[in-house]
Amino acid sequence: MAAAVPSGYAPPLPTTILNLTAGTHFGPFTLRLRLRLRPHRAAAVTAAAATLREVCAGRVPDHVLQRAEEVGYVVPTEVQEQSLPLLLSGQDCILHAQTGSGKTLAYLLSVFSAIDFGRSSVQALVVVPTRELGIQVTKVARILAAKACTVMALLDGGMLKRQKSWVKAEPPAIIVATVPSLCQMVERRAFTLQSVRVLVIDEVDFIFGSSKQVSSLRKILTSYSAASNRQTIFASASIPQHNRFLHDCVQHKWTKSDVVHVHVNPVQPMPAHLCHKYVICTKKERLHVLLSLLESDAPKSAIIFVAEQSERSKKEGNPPSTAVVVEFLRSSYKGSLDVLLLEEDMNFNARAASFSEVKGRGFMLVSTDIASRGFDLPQTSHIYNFDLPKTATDYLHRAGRTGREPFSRLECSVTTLITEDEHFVLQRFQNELKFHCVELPLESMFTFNS
Ligand SMILES: Nc1ncnc2c1ncn2[C@@H]1O[C@H](COP(=O)(O)OP(=O)(O)OP(=O)(O)O)[C@@H](O)[C@H]1O
Repeated sequence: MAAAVPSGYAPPLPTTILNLTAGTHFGPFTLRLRLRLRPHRAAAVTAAAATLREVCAGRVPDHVLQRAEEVGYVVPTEVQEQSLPLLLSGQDCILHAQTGSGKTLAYLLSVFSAIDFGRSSVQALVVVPTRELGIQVTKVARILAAKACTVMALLDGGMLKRQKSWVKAEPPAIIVATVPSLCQMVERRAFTLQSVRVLVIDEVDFIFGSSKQVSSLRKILTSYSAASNRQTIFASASIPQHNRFLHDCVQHKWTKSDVVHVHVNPVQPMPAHLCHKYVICTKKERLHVLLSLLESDAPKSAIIFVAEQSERSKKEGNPPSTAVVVEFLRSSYKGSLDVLLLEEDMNFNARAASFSEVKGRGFMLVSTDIASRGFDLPQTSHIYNFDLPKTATDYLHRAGRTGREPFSRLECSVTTLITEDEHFVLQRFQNELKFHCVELPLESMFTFNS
């Protein structure tokens, strides 16, 4: 999973602003620290960049750092460089940084710095919105842990009975869980969260925004454990109204009052090395335009995002658009990539099979937004929005599935298919996320195809 860092690595160009906002012990919001670095100052900081080992010295066990180096985590990314000194001192933190910026390693190193490897109890909990993200985080945590502690994934309702007895017999030090699985386990008294020293909520805006998960998340944050007894870390590439969120964290006691907001690249939420394009076509033309794009782009690996089927369309007995796209590509696409499907309605095993198939070889994954959060498949060179995302945040997370190798500046592309009427929506996303999208003329598609 880790992208190896080339030996002649030159540090990436710096962002211009380091934005730390903190409450104080005198009162949550009596003083705010807002630190702005001018470009030349930021460059100086990055040029003198320490290694990951130096940043973590004395806080993260040596065997964990050694594993990190072995898999290629040698130089910290910007979010790691900025957040690790705070995280490793036990500070509650909101990690707010671009997609693919390395937030996972930042919070996992904090987890490893806090746990007692000799103790048999659940000491750290990472809460994720989807099983796929859970599988990924578990994998990185297990790589770093080697055999020094147990990492358990609670992601599948069907497995919980068996896992309940495992947790009781031999409590894992780290649990990675989806919200429903975690709550089921706690409610069945498999374990309590009293001994948890670090609680991480990944993709926090997504979980808070999900009507199915929000009340359970609130219980995890306040009823099952107390902020005063643990370090709380929230992570996401998008935290809408982050000042309001910061206020809520203190007000609702989700965190301690001195929680810090580490906001990397606030001016440019979208990774700079993505190339954005769009094609205006009718709904009927879309499948052929997609095929034409795939033929001309020849992606290394691609994700094609398709809208979830509406309840109305289900009732009318229509096939979901995902199935239509998969079927079309399987019969018309002549390239070498495997066409795979991933969507919510698939059962756990089918989803896990699709997910493991995309690892390690060229793929063309047709998926709903389920694959837009946290999915880390660094070989993904192209993203296609077969349907326009609903919001700018959805666009950001879909686009962020490509360009994920932190120190690579290879241009990766995001192409959106829109109708004439949807043009203004895409323009709104560009204004909000501050990126530029280039139009590909429809005629060029059909010239290529013929
Ligand atoms: N210090 C590092 N050196 C090299 N590669 C790294 C480093 N840190 C993280 N990576 C790699 O960068 C990629 C992106 O990291 P990660 O999945 O943590 O991003 P993220 O910030 O959580 O993104 P998202 O918001 O999309 O979930 C991964 O493939 C990871 O292995």
